[in-house]
Amino acid sequence: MTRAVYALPGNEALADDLARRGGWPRAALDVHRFPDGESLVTVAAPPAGGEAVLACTLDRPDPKLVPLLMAAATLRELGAARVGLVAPYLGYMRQDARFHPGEAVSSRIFGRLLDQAFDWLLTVDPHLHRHRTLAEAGLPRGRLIHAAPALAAWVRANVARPLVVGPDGESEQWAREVAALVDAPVAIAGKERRGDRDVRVTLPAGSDWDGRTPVLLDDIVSSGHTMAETVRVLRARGLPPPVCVAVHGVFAEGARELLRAAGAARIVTTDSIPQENALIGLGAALAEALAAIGTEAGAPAG
Ligand SMILES: O=P(O)(O)OC[C@H]1O[C@@H](O)[C@H](O)[C@@H]1O
Repeated sequence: MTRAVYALPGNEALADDLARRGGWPRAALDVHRFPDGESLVTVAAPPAGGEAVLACTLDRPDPKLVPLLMAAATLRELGAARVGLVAPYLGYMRQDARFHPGEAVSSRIFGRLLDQAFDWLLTVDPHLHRHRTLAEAGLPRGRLIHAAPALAAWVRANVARPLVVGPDGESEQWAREVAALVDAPVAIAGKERRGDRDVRVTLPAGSDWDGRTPVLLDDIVSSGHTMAETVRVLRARGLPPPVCVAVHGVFAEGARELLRAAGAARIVTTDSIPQENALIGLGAALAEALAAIGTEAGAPAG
């Protein structure tokens, strides 16, 4: 099926990279903001009867969602037989339960919205905790790739004798996978979250930590408090300044400063969200997964 790649604003590098690696043409998409805050989306015609691929990572998703849905609907009206979304970071996945009476289960609502608009979605390590699959998060046609091989390659090339530390139980899946790939010991801390910016972290006892550099491994850095608190307890235990590695660098305001003040030696993430710490490229893995979607469309993988 003929395919063209479109970028929502801010996602041009991702779209260029995917198009170049896959040999697919790039196509124009413009979002004009009116003085009243509404947007007007204009797209180049999609390949007739072909597939339009939209690139739009979904951190800070609220202002991105309306132009994204407008673009998908317009491409369909103009003749695209299929419209897919590459969103390396998928926001809203952490609110995956009604933790307090009356709260929205944002993950499912957001997932269903995207599922209605797109024939498929490709993302990287979404925060699937209580939902174990993308289907449970409302995205039965969602597909995902894992960043662990790319994270492990970075750790192997940059940290001698690492000790991989997961700051909480949720991070265990990523921490154990990376530790196995780099052949390092792993420690999983315990975390109690008391508020958006208030977490307590406790370390397990460790016997094989001597002479090792802690590499904190988590899926998301948002406020930075989970990682910062873990950095603090590791330093208090007498370990060298830790290297902080995450799949998704969301970085709410002040998060980097918090990590540096706590004693982090380095902060490194993948490029699922374009920002200054995005040193680990996922382009090759995403392009490979995208090429596979072209050959077996419709089959869920998440
Ligand atoms: O502590 P901040 O950075 O705000 O939030 C990130 C943490 O919150 C969890 O859901 C993530 O898996 C990560 O451990």
